[in-house]
Amino acid sequence: MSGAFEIRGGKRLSGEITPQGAKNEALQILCAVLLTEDEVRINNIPDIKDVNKLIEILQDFNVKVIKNGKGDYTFKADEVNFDYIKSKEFKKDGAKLRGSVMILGPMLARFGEAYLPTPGGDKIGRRRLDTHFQGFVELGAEFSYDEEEAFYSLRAKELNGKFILLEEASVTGTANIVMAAVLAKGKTRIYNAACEPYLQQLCKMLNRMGANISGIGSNLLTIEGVDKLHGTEHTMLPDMVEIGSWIGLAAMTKSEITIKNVNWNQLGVIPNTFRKLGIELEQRGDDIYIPSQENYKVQKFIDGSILTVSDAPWPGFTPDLLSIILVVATQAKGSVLIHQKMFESRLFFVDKLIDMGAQIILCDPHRATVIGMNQETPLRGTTMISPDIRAGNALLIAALSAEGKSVIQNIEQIDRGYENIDERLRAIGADIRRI
Ligand SMILES: CC(=O)N[C@H]1[C@@H](OP(=O)(O)OP(=O)(O)OC[C@H]2O[C@@H](n3ccc(=O)[nH]c3=O)[C@H](O)[C@@H]2O)O[C@H](CO)[C@@H](O)[C@@H]1O
Ligand SMILES: C=C(OP(=O)(O)O)C(=O)O
Repeated sequence: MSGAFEIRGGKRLSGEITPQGAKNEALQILCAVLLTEDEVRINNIPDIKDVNKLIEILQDFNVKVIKNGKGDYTFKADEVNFDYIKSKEFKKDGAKLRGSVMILGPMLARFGEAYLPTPGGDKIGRRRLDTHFQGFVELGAEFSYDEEEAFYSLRAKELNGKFILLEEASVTGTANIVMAAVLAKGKTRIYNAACEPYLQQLCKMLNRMGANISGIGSNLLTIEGVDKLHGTEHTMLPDMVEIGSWIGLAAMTKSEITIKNVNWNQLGVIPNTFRKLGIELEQRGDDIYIPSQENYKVQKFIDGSILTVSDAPWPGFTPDLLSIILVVATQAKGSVLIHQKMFESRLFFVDKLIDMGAQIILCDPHRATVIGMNQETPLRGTTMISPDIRAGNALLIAALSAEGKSVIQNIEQIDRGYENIDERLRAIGADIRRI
């Protein structure tokens, strides 16, 4: 696959678009197949780089993988090659994506040992793993870190349930600790647990495999350990970050778009956050219909002060959609303060939007004020480099709305999380090609 997109912007798009299966759910669910020697069949797996890399890693662990059809796979981890976890290859491959971190919990629970190179993922600021290891240590594991090799090790003769108060509601951290605790002895309670839909999906799947987890959807999970888990089937939710991105795309390009099968009940505050920017959207059955809008006007707070959109752990607004909100705000009527609280390097891509003519003041690494142009002056096409997965998609949306030609380089970052994005955008009328 080549490394850039060429886009001719300024066209209205129209039609239907179906979101892919959720990337971040897939990364959790795929790691969970390591918890049983039985078959686990998973549907709606997105065909994206990060997920395919994790499937390859599972194969390297000698997990049997059968592709039944598009997005439909069966996994069987009955003869796991545990030695691979200490190999040079795993040190290299495990470091390529963030999701590999969730191999730790299942391995520790099933084999009493686990190792991990510092995982990859977006370079969006510091991404510490302390919460993960705090949880494992509280369950009885010994932890060490080889600074020179940036390699984490865990060992446990047995894991014992406990009350664990997490210092932060880490998404992958909670998933990891849950996957260790399901096979621990006795009762574990995890307080300040992350509770986003993908984690709920993981817990529900584990329960279908024979685990005993209650409190799903809340920030207090109670897990009664069991001796063994068995096989199951699971279907991934649609990707909420993609859904939010298509809402933003429709608004920026004044397009009439229907987003199909969005699982509305799991979208939390996402639809209303876009509505606060003045974007009209309608729930139609389980679809979202966005009419073509000539402009959209940002709401103010009740006291008349400027709207702030900030991220927070679920059920707050996901940090993964703030780049999209920011780009959409550039063409709104009114001003918005974007406050990215979790990550410190996720807003730097605004310099590219400023090059395109957007009115943005980067106040500090966490905050940017956007003064919307009310669709009166379009952005100008330019050449840019995608710095991270979500900023990459935000720039793509900017380019689709902009006048003239844009080139986005380093699109591996976009392919990491969005399936066949160019083809799907062409299907609704976008002028985009891979070069
Ligand atoms: C593979 C995967 O699923 N990646 C997602 C996962 O990453 P990941 O699980 O790595 O992110 P965490 O939830 O651990 O935390 C993200 C960042 O927010 C900070 N933090 C977290 C919780 C909190 O209450 N306060 C706080 O400041 C952390 O220190 C960290 O810097 O969740 C992130 C937060 O939704 C998303 O951006 C990532 O797309
Ligand atoms: C930050 C993200 O991904 P990762 O955690 O895989 O780097 C993301 O999905 O927005």
